[in-house]
Amino acid sequence: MNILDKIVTDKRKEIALRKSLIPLKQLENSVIFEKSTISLSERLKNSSSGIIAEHKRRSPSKSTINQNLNVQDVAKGYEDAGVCGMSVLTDGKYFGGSLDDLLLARASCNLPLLRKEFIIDTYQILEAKAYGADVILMIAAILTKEEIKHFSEFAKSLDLDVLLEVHNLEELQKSIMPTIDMLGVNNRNLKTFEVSLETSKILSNHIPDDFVKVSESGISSIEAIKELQPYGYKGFLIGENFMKTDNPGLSATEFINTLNS
Ligand SMILES: O=P(O)(O)OC[C@@H](O)[C@@H](O)c1c[nH]c2ccccc12
Repeated sequence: MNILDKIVTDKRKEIALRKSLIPLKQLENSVIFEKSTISLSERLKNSSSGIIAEHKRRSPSKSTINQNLNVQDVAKGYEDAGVCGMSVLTDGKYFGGSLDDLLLARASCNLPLLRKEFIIDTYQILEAKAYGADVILMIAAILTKEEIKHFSEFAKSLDLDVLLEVHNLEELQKSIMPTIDMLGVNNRNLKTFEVSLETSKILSNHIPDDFVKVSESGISSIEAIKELQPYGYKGFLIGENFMKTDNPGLSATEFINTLNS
């Protein structure tokens, strides 16, 4: 079993447990559920830098990145830096995140928030909304075309933006549908952890122009962004490069200032 299969197997058990503890109605009745959402895709269209900065304590590929930060400070720091949006990992077992991280980020900033999760059930989309997310991630590698359609329609009915992540042409081809707002190309292969910016370059001309293109993972320099912009990318998802420092907000500020100068 590859790591992605393991994560999904664990996720199914986790969702069953969560459903038994917190009924759907309780999610729908949460205070935040009624809050209007902020569109990340609209922000990216109008931004020159396009940075989406991530909160990630650890990952299966890197183990510990940073366990000493609090998510509120990180969220405020990213907002001050002028990022377009923040991604919050909510998987506990493999990434050390939680839905509480999402809630705390929501309480600390007004950025569009992406729930970074392995979504395989509509219940998780309701959770995203109830804990303050504006955007959900969907990973094509773990979903059928029918699921992508059903989940993205459901997300749109809740006014959430959808970022659909692909890693190859086959995944991309089953994901082109009008309920997807942003197409993300993950430069990291989630099965082998290999990282290459070439993945974004190769797939870019297969993505129709009406989707906002986002390049994800392994971006650690201004040069990487300048290299990807000519391929039509408007969004750049950066985690480790900021999170490995003592002050991710400050790192993001310096990064964006250099990018814009
Ligand atoms: O830390 P990086 O290499 O900058 O990557 C960030 C983000 O792209 C990565 O965390 C990610 C992209 N897609 C995912 C899906 C699940 C978990 C994590 C991810």
